[in-house]
Amino acid sequence: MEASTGLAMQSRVAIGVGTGPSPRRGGGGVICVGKQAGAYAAVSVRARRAKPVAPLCCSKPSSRGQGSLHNSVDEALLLKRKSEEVLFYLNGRCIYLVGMMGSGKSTVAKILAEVLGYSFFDSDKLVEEAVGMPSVAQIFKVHSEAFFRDNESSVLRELSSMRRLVVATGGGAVIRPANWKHMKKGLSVWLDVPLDALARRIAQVGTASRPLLDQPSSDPYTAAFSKLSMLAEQRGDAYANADARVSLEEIAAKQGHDDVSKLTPTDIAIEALHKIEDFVTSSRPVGDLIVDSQNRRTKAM
Ligand SMILES: Nc1ncnc2c1ncn2[C@@H]1O[C@H](COP(=O)(O)OP(=O)(O)O)[C@@H](O)[C@H]1O
Ligand SMILES: O=C(O)C1=C[C@@H](OP(=O)(O)O)[C@@H](O)[C@H](O)C1
Repeated sequence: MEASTGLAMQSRVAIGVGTGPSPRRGGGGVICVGKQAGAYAAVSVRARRAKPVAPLCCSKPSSRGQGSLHNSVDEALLLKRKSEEVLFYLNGRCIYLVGMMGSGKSTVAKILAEVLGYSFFDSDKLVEEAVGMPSVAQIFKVHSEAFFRDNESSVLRELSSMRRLVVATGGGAVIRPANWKHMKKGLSVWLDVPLDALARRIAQVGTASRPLLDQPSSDPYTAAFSKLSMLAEQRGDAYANADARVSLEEIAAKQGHDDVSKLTPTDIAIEALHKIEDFVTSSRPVGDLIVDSQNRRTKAM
């Protein structure tokens, strides 16, 4: 057994969902990630109900610069309406957001959790709490990437037994087939963002929290871009295993421009809900769908 695996087995994550109210209501509790008895570092992680996000408060000025309040209200209404429709089909299934570093998984996951009444989890944060270290960067440095990956897999396995969660996964979670086994218990959504936009975002916030990108360079954009390109190549089609793909280029094209930086997180969340709906409605037997739509009509009356 690799040393890192052994260490990973000694770590334990306790995720807040059992002792309190259900995750839907933002409760807390404990589940164990490490399967071995022994020197576990028990960590209690509260299920986070996502805080209300700006777009739903209609207070975020539109990046498109036209009728900003109106745009936000429209977006908020669209988001709400679509989430109600999707919620019906989800039936409590978890949503996993996958995508490269900086693709907006955490940002969009919080919006989806809020609007669906789900709990939000960030798998990187759960690993940090399980290991008892303040950052992924430190885990890589003190232990190793393999150690981090083992803990990431444990976290995903435990999350997969739960319901009504939106999980922002780490960008590399897609490389292990076992992680897909866990994520396939819910629905996975790939945020497909052009590398250039990713590098711009990451250069803006810095690379310190992302150890795979953190290399000394006078030009953070170029460093981030070249490393992201390499990772994208290595990961090949791994992201395409997701049940739904949200392409920022496609959303921008639908809006009549080619600048993905004009898209708000709410635009992306709305598209994610559409793609989830496409998936859940097309992957179910037609008979079920007919019964569903009859039920919905009855409920609406
Ligand atoms: N649609 C967007 N447009 C511009 N910047 C964004 C968008 N979504 C997220 N960001 C920014 O990009 C950075 C990475 O986002 P984050 O949600 O942390 O990505 P991930 O969880 O995939 O690593 C953050 O600084 C965030 O504010
Ligand atoms: O792509 C990757 O391999 C990684 C992505 C990071 O998560 P984010 O995608 O949230 O930055 C984090 O899990 C770790 O630094 C490794």
